Amino acid sequence: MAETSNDTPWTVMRLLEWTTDFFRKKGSESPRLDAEILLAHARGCQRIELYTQFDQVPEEEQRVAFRELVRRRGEGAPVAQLVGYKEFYSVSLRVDENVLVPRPETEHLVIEAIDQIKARMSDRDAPTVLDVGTGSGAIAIAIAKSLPKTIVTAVDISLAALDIAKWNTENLQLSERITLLQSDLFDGLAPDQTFDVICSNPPYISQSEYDELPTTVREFEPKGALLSAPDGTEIIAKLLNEAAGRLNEAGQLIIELSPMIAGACKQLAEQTGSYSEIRLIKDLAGHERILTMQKA
Ligand SMILES: C[S@@+](CC[C@H](N)C(=O)[O-])C[C@H]1O[C@@H](n2cnc3c(N)ncnc32)[C@H](O)[C@@H]1O
Repeated sequence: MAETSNDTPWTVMRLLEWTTDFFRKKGSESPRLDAEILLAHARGCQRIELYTQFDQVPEEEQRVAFRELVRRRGEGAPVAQLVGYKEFYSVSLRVDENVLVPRPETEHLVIEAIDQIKARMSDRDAPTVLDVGTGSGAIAIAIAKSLPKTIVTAVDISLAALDIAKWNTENLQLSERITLLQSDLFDGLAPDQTFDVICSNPPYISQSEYDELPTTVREFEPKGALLSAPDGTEIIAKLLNEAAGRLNEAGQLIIELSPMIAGACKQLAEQTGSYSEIRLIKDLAGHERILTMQKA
């Protein structure tokens, strides 16, 4: 997109082709998609609309904005942070540098939670759900939106993350059904508060895995959302030990984890002696991604 090139106009098509190539060389896993999302953002249109605009030449103001976005993406900034939102489970969530960008893998956890609530709790007036480490509010919001009878509590240790979760719950008119609370795991809850379902996508990256993460994750997403040092299992172990005391009878615990530690975490769950029906569930790529169990 250098301004020194020949007289060929910088149409939408040409901008997309140049930028896709640039992002590919920079190591993006989705160079064309990144280019389209950023150009649509700079033009203030939907991505799909670009397909009817290939021959148009964006105004100078739009090209300046696009160039800046491309520069920052080239330095590793996640696309979701650059445009300020991420689609997750059919909702658009605000994100910034204080929250993990919600991942497609986490939609599996949401699906599992919804399935379990529908299958086991259809007789309840208002099933109670706790989301531990809510970040942007992704899991809490997806469940509350899909199951209007649920009453959801969402906690996070990070106040900055809770600010984003608050914005998202208000924006989606869910603040009356989702209570947000700063808490180190369960410490901030009332001593006698228990739930039918506890969900969590906790930090589970080991120190060695963290050191190998791509720049776009390591330098731009919050370390406290990713790292559980040294082994990746530490926070999950604590969660497993404490969650049983926070579950109602036959309550369900559903945890997202890395396939690298799936076996170890299943063993930890078994060792607590507090759970039955301990199962690992694979994601679409065939990786063990979700650990689920019932309070014994
Ligand atoms: C992997 S992110 C998940 C965010 C969001 N639930 C999602 O799936 O997109 C983990 C979150 O847990 C929070 N967290 C880390 N340690 C915690 C703790 N001890 N207690 C509560 N939350 C914690 C982080 O601040 C971060 O928001």
